[in-house]
Amino acid sequence: MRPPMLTARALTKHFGTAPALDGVDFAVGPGESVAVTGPSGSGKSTLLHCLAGIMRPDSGEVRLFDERIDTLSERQRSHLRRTRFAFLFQFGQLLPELPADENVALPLMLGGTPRKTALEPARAELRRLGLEGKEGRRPGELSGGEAQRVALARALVVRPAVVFADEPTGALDRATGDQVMGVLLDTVRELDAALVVVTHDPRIAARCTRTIELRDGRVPRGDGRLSGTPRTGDGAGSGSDGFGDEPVAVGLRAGSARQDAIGLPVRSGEGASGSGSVGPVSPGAQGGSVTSPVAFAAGSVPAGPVGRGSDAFMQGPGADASGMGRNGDAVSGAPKSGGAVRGPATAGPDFGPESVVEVWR
Ligand SMILES: Nc1ncnc2c1ncn2[C@@H]1O[C@H](COP(=O)(O)OP(=O)(O)OP(=O)(O)O)[C@@H](O)[C@H]1O
Repeated sequence: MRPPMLTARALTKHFGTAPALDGVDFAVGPGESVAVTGPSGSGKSTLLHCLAGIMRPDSGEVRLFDERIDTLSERQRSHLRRTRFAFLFQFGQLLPELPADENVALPLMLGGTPRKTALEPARAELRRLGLEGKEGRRPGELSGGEAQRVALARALVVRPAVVFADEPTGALDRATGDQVMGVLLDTVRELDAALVVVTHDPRIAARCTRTIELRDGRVPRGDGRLSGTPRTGDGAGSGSDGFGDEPVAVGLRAGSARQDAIGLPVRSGEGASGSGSVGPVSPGAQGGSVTSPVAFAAGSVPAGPVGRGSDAFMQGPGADASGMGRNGDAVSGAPKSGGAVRGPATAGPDFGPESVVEVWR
């Protein structure tokens, strides 16, 4: 039996008096894909945030392999998210001002890889996902399916241990969604990574190795332990060894889309509904600097009010204050195709040098 990669034990999280998570255990192993389902408000997002190191649980623990991650500092968790985790949302994760290859290379550049070096694996990943020839296109010049494959390439380029996906095909037509999901499942297996996918689509759940249903922060059966149902779909097989009978919980959703997607730090105001402003990004400037799209800004934790779906993740800076704005992110700047990408100087106290990134061409 292979040891699980990501585990959680007895997670609880309260917002006020009501428990959003009420004693949740979780385990997901290499090559395994777990669908997390459940009604609105059942705790899926909260669980995701705790598993992904975005939010600290009130009690319980989360481990990646043997390492306890819920007790890491904000900066350590940010680094972890950027290097070991990947996030895929329904939409809103690509930076509209950057071409596809730079969007994909971004996590590597944020990790310190020079742009030219980072573009090589980024372009290779795009080719692998059937996007050869589209490297120079910006998100607005791509179809929905293509854009989602770019987002997938960006998620995978860091070779993550765990991919968190929140309704990753929710904005796509059925055929395109099936294709994207197939690529996602295949890649997770190839990488021997783990996939946690929140979905309301039973077809997607059926393709995962197992499905978890949350209700009121718990799994209906069992004393707060989430039990997975092994599947025989696409995701079955490679990851099912050793986990079929174990309690499993999974969560998901993504908080503040883009900064989470590339593992930027989030403030400790977990779950705050965020009141920051999202300023419009003035389009058109060439060769100037981008003062940070949210992705670089790293605002407070996503999320908000639970119950909000992936539609909270907006397409672009300033797209809709109801999305990014509630994360407390300030967005300003100008698109470019050259120049600097610079993070904000306004980050909270937990932001150090890694929240300020400059990528010079
Ligand atoms: N920041 C917050 N402040 C107050 N309550 C919160 C906050 N975040 C979550 N909650 C509450 O915690 C519970 C679980 O929310 P969560 O977002 O995890 O559910 P969900 O299953 O993801 O819902 P949905 O499918 O609608 O997105 C809900 O009752 C929600 O109202």
